[in-house]
Amino acid sequence: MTKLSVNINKIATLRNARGGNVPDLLKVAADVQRFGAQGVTIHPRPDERHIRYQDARDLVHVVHTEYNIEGNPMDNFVDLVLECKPTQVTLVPDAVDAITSNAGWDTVKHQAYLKEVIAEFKRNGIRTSIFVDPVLEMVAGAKETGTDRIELYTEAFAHQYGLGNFKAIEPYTKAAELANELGMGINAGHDLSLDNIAFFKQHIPGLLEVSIGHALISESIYLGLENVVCLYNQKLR
Ligand SMILES: CC(=O)[C@@H](O)[C@H](O)COP(=O)(O)O
Ligand SMILES: NCC(=O)COP(=O)(O)O
Repeated sequence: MTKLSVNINKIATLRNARGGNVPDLLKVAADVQRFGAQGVTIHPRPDERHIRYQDARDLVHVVHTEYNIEGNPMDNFVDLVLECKPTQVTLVPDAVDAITSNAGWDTVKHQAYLKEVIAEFKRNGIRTSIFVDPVLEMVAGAKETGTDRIELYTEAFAHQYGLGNFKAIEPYTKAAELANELGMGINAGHDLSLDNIAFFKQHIPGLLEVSIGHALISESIYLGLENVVCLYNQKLR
């Protein structure tokens, strides 16, 4: 079975738009677990435009499933993760001002650096995953870093699948086969959705976890709107 970790960044984006505590991030984290999610993912960014560092600390007391913190391992991020001790840290090579994640690690060029930070997290009992493109050389390089898992960066697949190009799954299947052979666990994420997730899972042997945020929160709005509009109309009769 593949675990679903719900990325709640977008709930924080909405909350921050008004400066109060609506929607309540901690309540949403509790609710998604109550509804069956097997994990909660956050990706605090240096500008704290959605998840704040304090949110990461507060969530420690609410996430009783798998807690996954993603980010670029700059000094304050490393300190935050060591303080929160989540189930898993996912390292992502984001530029400080990136709108969203847009590339996996070059695991050859940054191998020594990744080895060092991964060792530090593992010493502290935190499972590690690193964000990679579905490129065999990068998967092989990931193995050398000592990481427990890789997270396949699925934006290219999701985009091509939406255009009807189902062959876009092929590099992902090959990357997964190599990761399995090398004994690394496989996670995946970015732009996965209700439209593409079943096809993706079917073609990825040993897929342990997907983290989904942007589409899942958007779909929750689409699928919930009718109910909420009806509830308002009832009150306005
Ligand atoms: C690593 C990854 O693909 C996701 O964490 C994604 O970057 C979500 O971050 P944003 O919500 O800031 O777009
Ligand atoms: N690791 C990917 C993630 O957490 C969510 O990405 P997205 O679904 O918001 O694109």
